[in-house]
Amino acid sequence: MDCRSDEELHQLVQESKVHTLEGMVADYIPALAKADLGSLSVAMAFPDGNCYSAGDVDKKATLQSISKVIALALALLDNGEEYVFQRVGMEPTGDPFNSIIKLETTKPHKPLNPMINAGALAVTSMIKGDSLDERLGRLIHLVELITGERGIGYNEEVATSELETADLNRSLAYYLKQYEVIEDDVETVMELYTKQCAIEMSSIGLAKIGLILAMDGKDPQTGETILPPRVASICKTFMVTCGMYNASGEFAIRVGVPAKSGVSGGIMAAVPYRCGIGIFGPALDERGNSIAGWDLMEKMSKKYDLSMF
Ligand SMILES: NC(=O)CC[C@H](N)C(=O)O
Repeated sequence: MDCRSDEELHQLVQESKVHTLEGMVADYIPALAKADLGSLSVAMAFPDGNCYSAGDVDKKATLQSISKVIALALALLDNGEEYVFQRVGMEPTGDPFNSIIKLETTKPHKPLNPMINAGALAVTSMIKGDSLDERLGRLIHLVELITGERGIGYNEEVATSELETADLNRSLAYYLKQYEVIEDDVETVMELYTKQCAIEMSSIGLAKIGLILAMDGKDPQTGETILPPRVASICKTFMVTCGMYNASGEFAIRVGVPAKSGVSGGIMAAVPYRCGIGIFGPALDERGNSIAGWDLMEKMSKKYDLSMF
């Protein structure tokens, strides 16, 4: 049985909320440290147009790593599969999302997948446009098409805070430039990437992204193809194998749906042909996933029998 009311989700949020106390907000991006540790929200969007939600759903938060999925979709549309996968691999790493180690030990020196920071920086550098503003504008426009929301923007404070402190990501980008995986100017890539990560929305927006991916790129309300099915399929596959960082295997066993997390505490999940799920809960576990969000996903998976495995 699918969820049929906000009240059902409210119950689950109340149960999972206790776990926020066991987590920590991300503070390596100083502006993210201001997030409310105890906050938790969830939304479920269904193909019939129903959307149920609970918790602090009006609060917006930044996408962070969830943006990597949309950037990948746009890079695939702009350049085609062959070009993208010549420069970025398809394998999980088992390492933290910002690790540099496999860049050196893997030959050729290309990032193992587009969901780790190294791979995402390479993918962002492939987004086409004549200026940084045009490239960011194209990405935001795609986010608007997918969520069906107008007026999507990015949080300038979070973007600037990350740009000023992102020396680890900067070093990944320079490493990739050395090996010609990135052709762009590194500072341009950094600026585009940090703005991309700072795109803001509510958990309802996240659920709508999940729904479009769940429906193979088609808007179930209008019948419009927003992403080609192949692009949606590649995105969902990476979400299963690498979407929850180095906890993706455990998440597949415990929850069993394609999902992508971000250090703002977001989780965006696509349950094939059933629904999209969006969660924001900024308290993170040691691997960088929303601690209460993960618990909530486990509870929802059991209650609504969501696992695809
Ligand atoms: N895991 C994440 O959400 C990482 C995104 C963040 N902007 C970073 O690059 O560090």
